[in-house]
Amino acid sequence: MDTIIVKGGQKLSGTVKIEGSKNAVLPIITASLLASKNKSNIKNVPRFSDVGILSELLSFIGADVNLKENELVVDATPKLNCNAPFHLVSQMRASMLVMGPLLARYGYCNVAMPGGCAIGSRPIDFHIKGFEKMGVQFTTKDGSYEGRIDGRLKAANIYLDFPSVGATQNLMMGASLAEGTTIIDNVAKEPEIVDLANYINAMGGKVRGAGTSRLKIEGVESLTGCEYTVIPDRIEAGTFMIAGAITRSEIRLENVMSEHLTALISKLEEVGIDIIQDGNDVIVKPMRSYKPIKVKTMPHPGFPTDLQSQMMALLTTVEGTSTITETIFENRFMHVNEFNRMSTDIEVDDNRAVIKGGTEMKGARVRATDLRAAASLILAGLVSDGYTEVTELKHLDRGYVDFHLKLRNLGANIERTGDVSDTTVLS
Ligand SMILES: CC(=O)N[C@H]1[C@@H](OP(=O)(O)OP(=O)(O)OC[C@H]2O[C@@H](n3ccc(=O)[nH]c3=O)[C@H](O)[C@@H]2O)O[C@H](CO)[C@@H](O)[C@@H]1O
Ligand SMILES: C=C(OP(=O)(O)O)C(=O)O
Repeated sequence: MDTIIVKGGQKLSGTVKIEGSKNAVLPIITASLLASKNKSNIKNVPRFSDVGILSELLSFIGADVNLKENELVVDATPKLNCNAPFHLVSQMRASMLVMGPLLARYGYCNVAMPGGCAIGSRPIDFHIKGFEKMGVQFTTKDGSYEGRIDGRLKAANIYLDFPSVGATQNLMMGASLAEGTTIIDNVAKEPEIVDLANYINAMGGKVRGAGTSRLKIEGVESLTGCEYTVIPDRIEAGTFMIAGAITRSEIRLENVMSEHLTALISKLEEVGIDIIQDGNDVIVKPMRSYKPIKVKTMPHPGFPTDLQSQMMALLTTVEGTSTITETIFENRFMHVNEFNRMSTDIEVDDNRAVIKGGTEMKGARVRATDLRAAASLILAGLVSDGYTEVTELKHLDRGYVDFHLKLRNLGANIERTGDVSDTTVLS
């Protein structure tokens, strides 16, 4: 079993380069299925395991997919089979985003139910209701959603009960080839929504209003594959900002769009860390003695749930009482038990965690409970006494490339066992 072992106590310095965004590239890859003419050439593609699984799904569906270094070429012009089976969909939620493109191009899809996962039940009722408004009839059979419509999807006025990122993306993709103009209200405003809209527009689509609460999508007859560069990963950037902050170290991050991270930057400043913009780079500069704060996760531009556990790692090192309220997912505090194995003092009451910080953390054997928890436990290990061993690294690999190597380049005392290219023994 792969394990990351960290010996705490090392300061960091130097520069780390941020990858392309996982949450932008996944919908963009599925949107490449919309192109009935030409290949799509997607650049700045991070080599996360999720990208590999989604590429496998697209191949299964009948597209020609070729990933070389950080460039993914998708040819979706051959006839697609419209089936997304459980063994692929169950490995990652974003894979059910093939629903919109398949319904839009073929009026049919058979997509396995993604099911719940560790952080919450994560239903897809908003996606289904939206497509039903566009004329699709669904049946559920053998654990799959089978959707059908005669002819093209029909434009509709849709309201989302919650600004769901995935529902906004799925419906936006469907509407881009629908008959007429679709309005979707209370949509998600995340930067990854804007990136998807830009990509669809680069293919010849007519999506307006991305980044606001209302999308207006004029359906076009067909879309054409094009070249597109994915935005940098704001969550990886945020994770490394917190790596600098937690170790009280000045580090530089390359390839960051700090305008995507205003909530985190504001909260880091409140704690006592300056984030300085330098072109496309940012410098993380711990300034003062740190202060405890209150954090509440919210849809963008609020504080992102995907940085909640990393922020918790930082706040365990800040003397005084901090609180974190999680409002997006109903079960996203599983990392608390793992942190507490490292002698932190965190109590959870419903969706609120109370962190009594500043006590000495001790290295321990801990289990990554989800993707961001994996990164957070490693961050905590950087400042704990002795050795921290983090297992279940399949979660980490979904959304970070060479996380331990990037930290080691910054000076961390860290290794990954089970990795043949990395046999250093910590001393
Ligand atoms: C691949 C990707 O981009 N994943 C991100 C995406 O996930 P994802 O798109 O799954 O997240 P959503 O925004 O859809 O989910 C937010 C909340 O809405 C609920 N909901 C959602 C859809 C639905 O039909 N019904 C429903 O009740 C979910 O259970 C959850 O409680 O946004 C999340 C919230 O920022 C991030 O944490 C994930 O990293
Ligand atoms: C929850 C996340 O991703 P996903 O929606 O792919 O599970 C995440 O990136 O932290």
